[in-house]
Amino acid sequence: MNKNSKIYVAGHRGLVGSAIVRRLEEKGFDKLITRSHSELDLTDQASVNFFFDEEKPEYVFLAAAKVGGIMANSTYPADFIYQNLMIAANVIHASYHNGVAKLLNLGSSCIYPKLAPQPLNEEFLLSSALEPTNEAYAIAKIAAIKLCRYYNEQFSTNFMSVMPTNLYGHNDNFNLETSHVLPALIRKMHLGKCLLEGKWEALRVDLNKRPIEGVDGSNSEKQILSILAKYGITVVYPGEKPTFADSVPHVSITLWGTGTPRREFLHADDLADACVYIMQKYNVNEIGEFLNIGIGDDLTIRELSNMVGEAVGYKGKIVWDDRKPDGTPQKLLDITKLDALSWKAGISLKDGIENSYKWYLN
Ligand SMILES: NC(=O)C1=CN([C@@H]2O[C@H](COP(=O)(O)OP(=O)(O)OC[C@H]3O[C@@H](n4cnc5c(N)ncnc54)[C@H](OP(=O)(O)O)[C@@H]3O)[C@@H](O)[C@H]2O)C=CC1
Ligand SMILES: C[C@H]1O[C@H](OP(=O)(O)OP(=O)(O)OC[C@H]2O[C@@H](n3cnc4c(=O)[nH]c(N)nc43)[C@H](O)[C@@H]2O)[C@@H](O)[C@@H](O)C1=O
Repeated sequence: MNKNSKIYVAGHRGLVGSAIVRRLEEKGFDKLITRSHSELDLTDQASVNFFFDEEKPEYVFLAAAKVGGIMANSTYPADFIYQNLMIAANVIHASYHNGVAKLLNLGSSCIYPKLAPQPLNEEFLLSSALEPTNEAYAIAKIAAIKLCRYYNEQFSTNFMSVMPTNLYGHNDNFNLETSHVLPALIRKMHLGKCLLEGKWEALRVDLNKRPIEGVDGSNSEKQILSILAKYGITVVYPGEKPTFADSVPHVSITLWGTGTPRREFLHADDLADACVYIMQKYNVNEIGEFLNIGIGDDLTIRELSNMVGEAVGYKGKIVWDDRKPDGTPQKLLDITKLDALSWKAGISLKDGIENSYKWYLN
């Protein structure tokens, strides 16, 4: 891949795709091809074929997908399996049909069995049952890995697959119903902090930028508080029931599950650096069927909530709703193969959370 290569980044507006575009531009690759979802629906095969025939990209980063957290995955399984199967099948087949030199397919650590040994080695794929809350999504991701593998075997294509761990960073999804845990913690704690400190102006600015269920900064305090309560962000003012001894607002935010599952978090900018590095330096015969990309350690969701609370400055209460699913108990990736490629993550979780909160506020 050189500076004159035509490079298509599918999903360029998303958390991962936008980070890959930033990294490619930083490294001087300027013949980038991008299409938004509204410009090109990748589940539509005819449109995808027409686009590839027209643009003839030489390199493809496949970072477009229907993505969401544990609640979204368990609520809309048909959307997750159908849309991700179609995106993968259309883009991978069109890449083969148009002679794309190299494709990098983004999978996810959710492809591994629920109770596989930790850390998760690439060999553990399909070794036992998947995590039910995201089985649909995982099967679509596994199918994409196998599409790349069998096109490589039958047609000698060079289609590589990478399996990142949980990601976070700029352009993340902060929708409290469909997001992953880290952006949800940032948002819930930020809104809780505004309530605790009586900063209604800041709260209204937040809601104008990211309305919740149609409620934005122009709504009344009463309307805003009733929506926030629906998402487990509640406040009790002095004099209201239940009464508290001191005369300050009491804020609590509800988080899902027990807080005991462990997760590994990699900043999207690190992932993007790894993706561009691998695309530049390696081919599928050197990385095998797929490659884990992680940071090498994990923490409990409870510990994560403490870290985000520190970064945001949230001093209110946290309530755990164990009626909500925990999902996989742990999914720490084995990054032995990645280490052998001499790539290492550079952004610590502490620094990454701080810079993600700064981005969230700007
Ligand atoms: N976020 C995470 O924690 C992790 C993500 N990954 C993987 O990384 C990849 C990217 O995820 P992420 O960046 O987080 O997701 P995002 O939702 O942030 O970005 C996905 C992008 O794909 C686009 N897209 C979705 N459906 C279509 C479609 N039918 N046609 C065209 N474009 C479409 C979206 O556009 P629009 O929003 O307009 O629909 C969006 O720009 C995925 O393959 C995911 O599995 C892997 C591990 C962890
Ligand atoms: C990347 C990976 O991500 C997904 O799997 P996940 O890691 O289980 O997803 P998650 O980030 O949504 O949850 C992680 C943990 O956090 C807990 N949790 C607490 N409170 C909130 C909360 O407020 N929101 C969310 N989303 N989770 C919460 C939640 O209960 C769970 O125990 C796959 O769907 C799939 O997308 C995939 O590949």
